[in-house]
Amino acid sequence: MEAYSFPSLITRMSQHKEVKLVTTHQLMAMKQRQEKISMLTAYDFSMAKILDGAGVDVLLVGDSASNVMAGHETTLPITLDQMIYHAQSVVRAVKRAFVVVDMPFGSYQGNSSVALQSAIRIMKESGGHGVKLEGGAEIKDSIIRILTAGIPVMGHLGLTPQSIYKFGTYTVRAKEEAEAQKLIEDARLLQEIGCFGLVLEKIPAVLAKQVAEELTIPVIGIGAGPDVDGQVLVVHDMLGLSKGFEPRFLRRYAELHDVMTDAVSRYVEDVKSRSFPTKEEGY
Ligand SMILES: Nc1nc(=O)c2c([nH]1)NC[C@@H]1CN(c3ccc(C(=O)N[C@@H](CCC(=O)O)C(=O)O)cc3)CN21
Ligand SMILES: CC(C)C(=O)C(=O)O
Repeated sequence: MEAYSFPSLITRMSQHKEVKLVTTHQLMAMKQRQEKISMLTAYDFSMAKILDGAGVDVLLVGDSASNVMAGHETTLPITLDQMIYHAQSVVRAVKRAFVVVDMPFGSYQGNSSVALQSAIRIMKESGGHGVKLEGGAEIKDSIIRILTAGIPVMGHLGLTPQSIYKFGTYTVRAKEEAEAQKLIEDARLLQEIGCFGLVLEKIPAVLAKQVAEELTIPVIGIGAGPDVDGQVLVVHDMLGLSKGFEPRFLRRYAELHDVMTDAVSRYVEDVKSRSFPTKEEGY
């Protein structure tokens, strides 16, 4: 037995079983053996515990927290401090999953020194395992600088919600040849500079397939068709908690909005009618 070791970086004891932690190396190996990667967003401790326990490979502390958690119209207003708070809560719950934290709008664009500072704050203060940034060639210097600090970086191309005011809509991206060509070149660049993975959002399935086949790093799709290395969804969407958001790429696995509305209405009724609590439910 060694006097000192770092076992928690590779495995962790969980309910008397040794659990192998998901790493960037493992994600790469999953692509090589054609095992699809499952990824969902998580923003809080209780939800992250359920997702990790159910076997989700990658948890994304998405800046969609701006919409889903804070109720903003876009992802632009969420701050670095708020992202770190969400990430801390998620990391505390995780026993196995790889935790990727979105770098929020304004924390990395146009200044690689600011980008590095922001990424270091995320890693140091949240305990997350890597960061995700939106964009290609435009943010090359920021990504390289972050990577030189030993921080794993995931790219994000296609529909990039932090640029919503540049595009004006959430329609499918890279349908035109020129935009598709730029996306392919950006994907190559992201792999070449050392990103460990790439998210492709709302682009034609044939284009996503082509990128996933060419790249050796895992490509995770959302609205990018079946021929990529894994899938990601916003957890509130797939659980049916975000009523009214119904893009074609979304599959709902539960209708928790209805389940919760029913439970809460019955509680309200019981309180009003004095049937809760009973004598037995008191002291
Ligand atoms: N709840 C939630 N789910 C998400 O997937 C998500 C967020 N929030 N916030 C940040 C980004 C924004 N994303 C989006 C937003 C809209 C569409 C979309 O398809 N919207 C319309 C169509 C818009 C159009 O064609 O003009 C739809 O069909 O609902 C897709 C992804 C993905 N992300
Ligand atoms: C939709 C996913 C990929 C995302 O970036 C987010 O949740 O912020």
